[in-house]
Amino acid sequence: MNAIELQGIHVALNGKQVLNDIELTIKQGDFMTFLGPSGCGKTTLLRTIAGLQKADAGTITISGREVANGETQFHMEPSKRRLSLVFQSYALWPHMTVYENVAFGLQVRKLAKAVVREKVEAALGKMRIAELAGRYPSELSGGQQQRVAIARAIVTEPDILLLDEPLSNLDAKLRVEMRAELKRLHQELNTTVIYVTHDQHEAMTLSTQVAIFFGGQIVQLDKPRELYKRPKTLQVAEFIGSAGMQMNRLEGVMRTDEEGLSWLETPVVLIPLAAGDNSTMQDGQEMVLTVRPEDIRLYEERRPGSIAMSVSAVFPSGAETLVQLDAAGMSLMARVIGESEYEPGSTLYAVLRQEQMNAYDKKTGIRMKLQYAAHNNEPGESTHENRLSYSR
Ligand SMILES: Nc1ncnc2c1ncn2[C@@H]1O[C@H](COP(=O)(O)OP(=O)(O)OP(=O)(O)O)[C@@H](O)[C@H]1O
Repeated sequence: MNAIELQGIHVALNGKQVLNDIELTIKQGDFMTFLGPSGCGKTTLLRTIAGLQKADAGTITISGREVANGETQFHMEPSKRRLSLVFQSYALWPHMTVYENVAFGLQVRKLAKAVVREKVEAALGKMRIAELAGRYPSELSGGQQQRVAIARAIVTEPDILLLDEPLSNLDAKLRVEMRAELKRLHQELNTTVIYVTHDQHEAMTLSTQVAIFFGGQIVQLDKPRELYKRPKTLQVAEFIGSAGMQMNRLEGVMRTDEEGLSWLETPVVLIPLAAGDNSTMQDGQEMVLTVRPEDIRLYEERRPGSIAMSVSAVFPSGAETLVQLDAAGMSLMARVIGESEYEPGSTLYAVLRQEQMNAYDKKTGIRMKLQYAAHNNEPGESTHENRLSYSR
């Protein structure tokens, strides 16, 4: 059974359309992340699922039960939806100890004292904070408070755990630590999680599925790896490519020669396309090619299909080195494993792995399906295939 189904969800706030026709299915056990820039509607959708916000149109089904229906104005109250919500601010009761904070949700359900104790101890154990039971929130660090907030959310054994930017108030070290904790917790509990963030790294490392939001709509729903490798639009590619996950962008034009062969032409490289394919593209069509730094191979000697580039800067960072290269006024960033001896000013030969590149129509930003004439530019491959791709 699906954990959550959203159909045709529309929400307007103060006359402004904030969510627009959201369709989404979340499977039981998924770690679903809502990712997108600030103000794109992630929190509003989370609040709508939780029942804190009414949908103007559409239906929400949780574990097979309809909990909201815009048409019939049905709106099940949040406490009956069998879900728990953890906010960015931990919202702990300051006058209660950790134990009392976590126990509160069970006590209002009038569970027997012994049962409450057993459940609270189990939740504190899962969050590895059993020894903090007697402390007050003011005596805890930010990370510890967040653990208490999550313990309070899981103690009621909800079907679904909703987390709204839960790590954003923590410092970088704690964030990494809590990220690992959340991953462990998800695997241990096998609860369905919906997680809101605008941090790409968090989304990539935690999720089984990611929904990318822009302007109140979901523009791509995918596994993290697919999202990283095949962004559907230039906007998604650029969003995923920001924040340290660099992505190279090459502007180009589609060309067809007298023999009917097609090419993508950029200032630094010509990429041959298989004849008969790419029929939707036209001669002169403006394209944007994207390639990740790790999909650029560097050699000290010319190779078939390589581009001669000069090293403009080298950024060592321990496990890897980023090498910035220039040719014909275009700059590319390549990533090499480990340390490198490359010197600024020297010439290197870059091979772009074509099968890992994406091409977008510059006007619409939509990804184009390309079939490359030379599919493999790996070193050591047949020069016959590679000879088609060359630097200018
Ligand atoms: N009560 C409200 N009245 C009017 N507009 C609102 C209200 N709450 C939110 N909005 C607007 O709705 C849009 C979506 O807000 P929402 O908080 O869902 O975005 P978000 O993607 O979660 O952003 P963030 O990452 O900054 O939290 C924003 O443009 C916001 O200004």
